[in-house]
Amino acid sequence: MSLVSQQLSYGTRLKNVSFTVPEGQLVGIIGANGAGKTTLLHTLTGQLAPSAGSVHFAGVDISQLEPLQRRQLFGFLPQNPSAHAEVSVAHFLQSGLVNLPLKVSASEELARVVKLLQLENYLARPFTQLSGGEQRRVQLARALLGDQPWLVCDEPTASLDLHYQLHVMQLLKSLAAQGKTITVALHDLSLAARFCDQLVLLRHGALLAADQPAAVLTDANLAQAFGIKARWLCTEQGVALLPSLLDDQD
Ligand SMILES: Nc1ncnc2c1ncn2[C@@H]1O[C@H](COP(=O)(O)OP(=O)(O)OP(=O)(O)O)[C@@H](O)[C@H]1O
Repeated sequence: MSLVSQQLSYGTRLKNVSFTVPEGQLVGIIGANGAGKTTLLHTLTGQLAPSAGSVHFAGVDISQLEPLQRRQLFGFLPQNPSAHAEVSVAHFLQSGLVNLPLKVSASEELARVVKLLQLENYLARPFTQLSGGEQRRVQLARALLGDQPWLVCDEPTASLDLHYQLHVMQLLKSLAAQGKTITVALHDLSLAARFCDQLVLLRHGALLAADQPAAVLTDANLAQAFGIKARWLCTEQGVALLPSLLDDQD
């Protein structure tokens, strides 16, 4: 099984983006603001109809799937989910179970995602009264309901503190190791370098590079895509990037 994007375009916002993701990989979509990360995730998943090209998951053309079939193929965490009414976290999660064929009972599935995102103490609280980071964890838990083979997340670590940034990235990495294919838009290049198997780097809607992190985060690509230079910290825990603006003298 693999995710294959061939010559994928969406108007002028995405231009001939092609890459392949083997099953069970955590793939980071990176690029500057406006580079096309969200557009790519929406086009990959069939939420935007491409103006050219195609996307295949496990050999199936995404454009041929009915909405219900797509729902059963992937979980999706949007960048800016719409505001929710004053429902409890438990109710909000339960509403995410609609149209999902479950391998276990609904209550077991809810308990699984609650445990994964450590939400046990939030279930009775109104969703809208949670902090931004708490809401993000609940939204990710909802995207994980159904345990579909493909998970698509638009900036899952946005609003999260350092503890939960690492918790979420480790969780995504472990889910990928269990066989889930995961595509995730990220701004934090240190997290992307440390946790992702592959990176897809976009610039002005076009593909600049798609490869393992060390091959993508080169000096030339960082300068071209982000207007930055970087020094690298390499430790036993992994790598981290110390960025500075191109014209800084440090
Ligand atoms: N609904 C829209 N109509 C027209 N242009 C849009 C629309 N949404 C986004 N764009 C434009 O498409 C381009 C890509 O936007 P996109 O949201 O995919 O970028 P992104 O890489 O996800 O950015 P960010 O890091 O800021 O979230 C941008 O130039 C943006 O202004």
